[in-house]
Amino acid sequence: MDHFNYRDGILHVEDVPLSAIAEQHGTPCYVYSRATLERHWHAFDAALGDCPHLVCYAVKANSNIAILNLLARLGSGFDIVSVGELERVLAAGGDPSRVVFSGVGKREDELARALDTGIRCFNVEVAEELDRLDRLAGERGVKAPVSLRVNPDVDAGTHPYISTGLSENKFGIEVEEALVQYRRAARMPNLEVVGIDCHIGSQLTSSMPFIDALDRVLALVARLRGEGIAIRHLDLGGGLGIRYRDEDPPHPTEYAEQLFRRLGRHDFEILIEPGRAVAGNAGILLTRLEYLKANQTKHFAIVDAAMNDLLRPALYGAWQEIVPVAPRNDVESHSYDVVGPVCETGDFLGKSRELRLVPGDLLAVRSAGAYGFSMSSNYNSRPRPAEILVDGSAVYLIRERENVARLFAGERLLP
Ligand SMILES: Cc1ncc(COP(=O)(O)O)c(C=O)c1O
Ligand SMILES: N[C@@H](CCCC[NH3+])C(=O)O
Repeated sequence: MDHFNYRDGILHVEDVPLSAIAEQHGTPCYVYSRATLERHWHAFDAALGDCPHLVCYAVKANSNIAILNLLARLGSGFDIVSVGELERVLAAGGDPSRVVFSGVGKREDELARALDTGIRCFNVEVAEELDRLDRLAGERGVKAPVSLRVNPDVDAGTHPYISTGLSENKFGIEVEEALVQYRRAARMPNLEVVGIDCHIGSQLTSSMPFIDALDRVLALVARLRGEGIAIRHLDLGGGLGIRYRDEDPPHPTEYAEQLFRRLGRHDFEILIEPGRAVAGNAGILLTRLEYLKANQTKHFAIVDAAMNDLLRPALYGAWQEIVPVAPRNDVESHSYDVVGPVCETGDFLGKSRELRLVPGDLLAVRSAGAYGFSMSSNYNSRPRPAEILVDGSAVYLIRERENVARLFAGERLLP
């Protein structure tokens, strides 16, 4: 069931018309559906069924603490990539023993804080990270749980900026080198090898690359186990895509079935790290049309949201659907470039969109729940927008729109 529907000619999120949200909270703002978020998380949890597993939501996709808290209440684990994300998870009531820590550049203070909170696993991506962790764990008299993130060199078939599993990408450790590093890790006194990890990219729309990567990881696991190195959990990363336009990615159930078919009888605990597939289609960016403008070649719809609020179109040329909150028939339709107020030619939310518009109209940019607010910035000294969560007919302000004066709060004049 879709929780983003037209009723009486107005786009609703669950039981709330977006026009009411704009009236109460202003625009631009992000609006999320609790029911959709929870349904998406449950889809992954259910897909892994009876097999021991942990769904570690990738915090980077949407890190609002109200959202992390809802997922924590469902029993979610979390995939983090910085101490900032760790603090968010803790502030949201997440359980550190369900946290895995990914990333190629973990600083010493970040590793230390994660060790002190007792996270579930460090997904190590650089050989020297093992030495740092071993030393820090030794200083604390604890053992650091580690898995190595393997770079299986498979083509995820996604946008080059979000592919992570090719040897030309900075992520993970190549298979042969991983074997060497696992041997080293197994000998370090303050490390405990607990698993293996792999994440090949984001917005994957077919299962094949996941299966190819799994094959390579399993071949490595067999060699490691042959040497007596225990691999108890398999972390398959995130990356399952969503429908933005006409993509047809596998449902979590189908994805899991294919993985299990390949795994056969096994004794692993399975970890997965979905981000986009949980949050992406659970949110929209709500924006108001300020001006219409036309020249010899183009019609522009200038809205109050911009690339600082939603970067994906500018950064990846990503296509996200833009729909009117209250569709109208009383004006001519034009093919509009929907653009924001930021001083960059790349500041667009959509190009060549056939729309009927009058200034003041509200538009919703769909599929904006993941990598929307979390990638937003203050470029052009624009305050970041409010975030709102709808639960049935209840509307919660889960992050206030930023106050302009606070944008330069930490800055200092010279004496
Ligand atoms: C290590 C890791 N895990 C999980 C994710 C989440 O990916 P996605 O949002 O595509 O599910 C990412 C981002 O690509 C990642 O880098
Ligand atoms: N930010 C990207 C995905 C990157 C995934 C993180 N490794 C996007 O919006 O598509």
